[in-house]
Amino acid sequence: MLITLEGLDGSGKTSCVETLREAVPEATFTREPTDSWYGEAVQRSIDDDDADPLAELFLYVADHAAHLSRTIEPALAADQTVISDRYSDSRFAYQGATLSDRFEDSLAYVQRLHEPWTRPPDATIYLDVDPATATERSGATNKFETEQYLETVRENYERLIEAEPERFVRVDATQSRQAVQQEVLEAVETLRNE
Ligand SMILES: Nc1ncnc2c1ncn2[C@@H]1O[C@H](COP(=O)(O)OP(=O)(O)OP(=O)(O)O)[C@@H](O)[C@H]1O
Ligand SMILES: Cc1cn([C@H]2C[C@H](O)[C@@H](COP(=O)(O)O)O2)c(=O)[nH]c1=O
Repeated sequence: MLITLEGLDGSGKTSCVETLREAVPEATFTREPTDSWYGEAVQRSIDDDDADPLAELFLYVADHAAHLSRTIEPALAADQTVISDRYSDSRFAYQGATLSDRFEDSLAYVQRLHEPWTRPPDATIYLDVDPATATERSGATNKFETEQYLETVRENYERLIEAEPERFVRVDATQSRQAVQQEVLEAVETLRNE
């Protein structure tokens, strides 16, 4: 089973992964961008305020392709539970926002780019937080972490949830750390027992 964690920067995904690692040590934990050289290329682009948004999308997509073949597919073939901190929905939401002036429906464009070869998540836990809280928590350290941009990213996440409500588990990430982590843990346990 492939479970992904999604949400705005600072929504608390990394903190939840730490709790999940302790509670479900047998799972395979992974993330996007990955720590491969493809992921390093992505990180260079994130750190470049002048990066071309379309070129940046393809770097993320290259990283996702390698992530699938090297980590996700082998772990799923071995019947492991895979938990990924960010995955394809991050691309749909974030690059759907950065490319909004390049395509009529940029979110749909990014989805179509993945469709023929990706492995969609079985379930996605969405840590729902408002952009103001997200930027405050994340410390606005990269170009994506501005309130205005995250507003569009959030709208894109909402569109994804509306299209596939059965895949998403929404968690109110403005709650205390402990409450958020408990809810995420319970959601993962429920999903694994289904
Ligand atoms: N529920 C919470 N209440 C208050 N602060 C929180 C909460 N969850 C996380 N934080 C704090 O917000 C900051 C960002 O959290 P974290 O790194 O877990 O988020 P993230 O979603 O992984 O962020 P990013 O996408 O930017 O990596 C950290 O300082 C963390 O301690
Ligand atoms: C996978 C992915 C990520 N991003 C953005 C979102 C964040 O601002 C950064 C790095 O992620 P982190 O979890 O905060 O370390 O990259 C993106 O725009 N598109 C993606 O596909």
